Amino acid sequence: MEAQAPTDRDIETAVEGQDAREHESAESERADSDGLRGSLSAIEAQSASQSDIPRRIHIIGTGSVGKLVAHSLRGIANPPPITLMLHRYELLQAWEKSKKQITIQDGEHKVSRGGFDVELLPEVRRQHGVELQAGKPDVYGVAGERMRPHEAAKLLGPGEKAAPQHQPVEETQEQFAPSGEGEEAQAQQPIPLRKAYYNPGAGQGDHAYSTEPIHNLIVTTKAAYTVPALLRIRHRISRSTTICFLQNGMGVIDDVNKHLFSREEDRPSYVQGIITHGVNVPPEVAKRDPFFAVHAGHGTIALGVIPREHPVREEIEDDAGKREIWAPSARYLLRTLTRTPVLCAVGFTPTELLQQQLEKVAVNSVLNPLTSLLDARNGALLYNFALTRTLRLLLAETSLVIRSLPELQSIPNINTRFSTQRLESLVTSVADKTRDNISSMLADVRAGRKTEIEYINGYIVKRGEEVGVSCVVNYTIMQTVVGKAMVTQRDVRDDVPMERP
Ligand SMILES: CC(C)(CO)[C@@H](O)C(=O)[O-]
Repeated sequence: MEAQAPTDRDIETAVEGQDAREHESAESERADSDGLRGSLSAIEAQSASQSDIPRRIHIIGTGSVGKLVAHSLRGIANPPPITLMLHRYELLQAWEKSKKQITIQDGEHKVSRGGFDVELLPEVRRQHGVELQAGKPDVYGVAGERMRPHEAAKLLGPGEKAAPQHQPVEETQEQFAPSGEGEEAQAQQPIPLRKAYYNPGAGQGDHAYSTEPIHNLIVTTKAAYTVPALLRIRHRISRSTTICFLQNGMGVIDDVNKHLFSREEDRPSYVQGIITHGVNVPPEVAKRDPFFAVHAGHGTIALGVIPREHPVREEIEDDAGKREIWAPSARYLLRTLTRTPVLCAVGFTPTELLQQQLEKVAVNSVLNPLTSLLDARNGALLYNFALTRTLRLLLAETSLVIRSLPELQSIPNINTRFSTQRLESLVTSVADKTRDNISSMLADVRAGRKTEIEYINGYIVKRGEEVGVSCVVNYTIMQTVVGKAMVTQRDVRDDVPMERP
């Protein structure tokens, strides 16, 4: 299934020919499909080649999954143009200094691929739920001794629904006016700027900021960082954009809707993915080459388009009745991911995908927190009766919540598929297959990063509240992991880095 390793010459040729091919292939596909599309049935139209949409795919999150997806997409025939969205200036610097390639190691083989574009995300400052406008002081600076930070936040910003901080720079930008001048004087003296974004980090890598609209976006950040990451590019996302989420946990789309797209009719389309590939970055290599990852376990990606109430294009009606057509960008993303052999991506109906997500959340709700709290590999949960008792208590609660969910009530076999016994056998089988792995949550805890616990056990607790099941075991486990993460965060912060002799 692995793509052939290209030579250096292949890579150079790929980069040179990228723009020309992008244009040519779009033109020829357009000619082919325009003629055909009219004669297709509804179901054929969903999967037919689509050419009237931009092919560029943006990837936000350059962790191990982001690198694997970007690398795999550049390995297919007629690859789409890919933009890596870097969240830190240091990462941009590292990219500029590097060979501008992503390297994936699979067994003994290392394959490097180039031809990527990069962008630096504009910085968005968010304090106490308020997005701070560029040039505005900080909540803590204003609060001082006489005011509490959340009171200062009210003075400084319009609150949760703040306008995007990084307005596209047109002709003028107040922040660049010499200090000491009043607003009027500034308005009379426009200061021309090139098409970039002003950001408080001023000047650093600003050539890498972009204002271009984003049509196809793949999000591979950790669940907990999704809203802050998307806030930085909110102004480039529209109704015709499709966002594909490839993350652990559930409930992220609810958060994105709440914080970024509260009006249904303004929302982009969403594709939800469940990824089972094992990818990691050995800590000793992470600093030396941030664009390297090891594809340790070959898995799959299950994908499903989330139905929307306001379809991007008109619904169609045929012999089989009325049905929604996916947004062109959703169809394009799905087609592109599923034609990438290394990813083994397959499309599912929303109902099937939901059930697969719930199974994964149930498995993760045991493996992730227990391995984090025990600081042990996944296999440690096997053949240990004390831990089996704990996991049974957790799963009994989770099973009850899932079986009570209103969206599953019309689906047959739910009680068997999500029984405590079946969930336990899933957990045991995953723990066995991945017995030598360090779970993603344990890796986060050890590194002093925020964990995804609120989107795993936290999701079960939240859904439990909705259906009247009080999830005390999940809640306790969640709070203990949050506490454990805080303890290690403090240790990491206070750590004095020392070179080993
Ligand atoms: C299944 C799993 C726990 C295996 O390590 C994985 O989903 C993870 O690490 O989060």
